Amino acid sequence: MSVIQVESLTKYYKNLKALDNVSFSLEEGQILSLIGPNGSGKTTLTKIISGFSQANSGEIKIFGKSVDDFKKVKDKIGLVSQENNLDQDINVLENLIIHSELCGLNAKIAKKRSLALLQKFGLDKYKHEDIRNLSGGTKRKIMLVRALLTNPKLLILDEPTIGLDPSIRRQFWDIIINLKSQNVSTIFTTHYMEEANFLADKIAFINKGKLILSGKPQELIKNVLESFVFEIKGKISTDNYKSYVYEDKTFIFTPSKELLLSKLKLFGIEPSAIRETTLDDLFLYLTGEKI
Ligand SMILES: Nc1ncnc2c1ncn2[C@@H]1O[C@H](COP(=O)(O)OP(=O)(O)OP(=O)(O)O)[C@@H](O)[C@H]1O
Repeated sequence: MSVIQVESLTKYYKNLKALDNVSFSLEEGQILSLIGPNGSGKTTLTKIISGFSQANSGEIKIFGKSVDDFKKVKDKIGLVSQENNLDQDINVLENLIIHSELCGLNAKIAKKRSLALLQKFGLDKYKHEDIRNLSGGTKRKIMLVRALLTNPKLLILDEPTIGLDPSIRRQFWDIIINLKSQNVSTIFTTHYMEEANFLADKIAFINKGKLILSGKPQELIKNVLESFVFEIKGKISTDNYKSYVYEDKTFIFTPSKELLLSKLKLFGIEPSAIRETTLDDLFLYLTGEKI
C-alpha cells in the first residue's frame, strides 16, 4: 500500500516556481532519496509533504486518503528538518517531553517513550545535557529521536547527514535501515550519491523544481546510459555515442570498452580514465549540473 502519493505539486514563492508539477509515490517500508543541487526544491518538497508549507496546486494522499488537514495525520509523519530547531536552553529530555506533549501524549507516556528511545539509540547519557553543549551529530540524532516519538509510519529527513563525519553518517544509515525493518518508510534528501545508492529503494532526481527521473538505483543508470564511461581531455565530437562535456572534459558512454578503445585509437585519442558509469554521471548527463 502507498504510504504517500504526491500528485502534480506546484509551489510558487512569488514569481519563482520552486516546485513544478512534482508527482511520486512511496510504498510501506520503502526508502526514497531525493537528490538535487542547491535550490532545486528539496526542502520545499519536504516541508509541503510534512504539512509545514502549502503547495499552490496538487494533491497529497497519505495511506490512500487525500490530506485536507495535516493535523489529522501529524502523528503518522515525523520530520527532521535541515536546521537545528531544538530548544537550546533546556536539556534533551525536556525537549523530547515538551514535543511529545505538543503531539498530544500525556506527560507520563511522553517521559517513558522519550527515555526508551534515548536508550535504544545509545543517547541516554545525554538526557540531562543542555542542547547547546551537544555536538552537531548528537543534536541531529536527538532531532531524529524527537521525530520518532509518535511512532510515525513515514519519516522525512532533510539532509540528515550533511556535515557529519563518516562514522556518524554510518550510524544514521544503520538507524534508517533498522526503521525500514519495522516497516517505517523514509524520504530523505541528500547531496551524497553514495548515501542514496546505499540506502534508497528508489531515487528521484530533482532539478529546478522538476522531478526529472526516478526509479531503483541499479535500474536508473541501465535505463538511460551504458555501463562504462570514458573520460577524455578537451571537447571532442562523439557522433553516435551518448556523452556530456564538463569542465573541459568529454565523457563518453559505451557498452563495450574494447570497441570504443579501438575506435579512439584510430583517431589517436587516449582516454584519461575508463570506469563504470555512476549516478553522478547520470545527473550530469541529464542536467549539465553537478550535485
Ligand atoms: N521562503 C522562501 N521564500 C522565497 N524563496 C524561497 C523560499 N524558500 C526557498 N526559496 C527558493 O526556492 C527554491 C528552492 O529552494 P529549496 O530550499 O526548496 O531548495 P533545496 O533543493 O532544498 O536547496 P538546498 O540543497 O540548498 O537546501 C530556491 O530558489 C530558493 O531560493
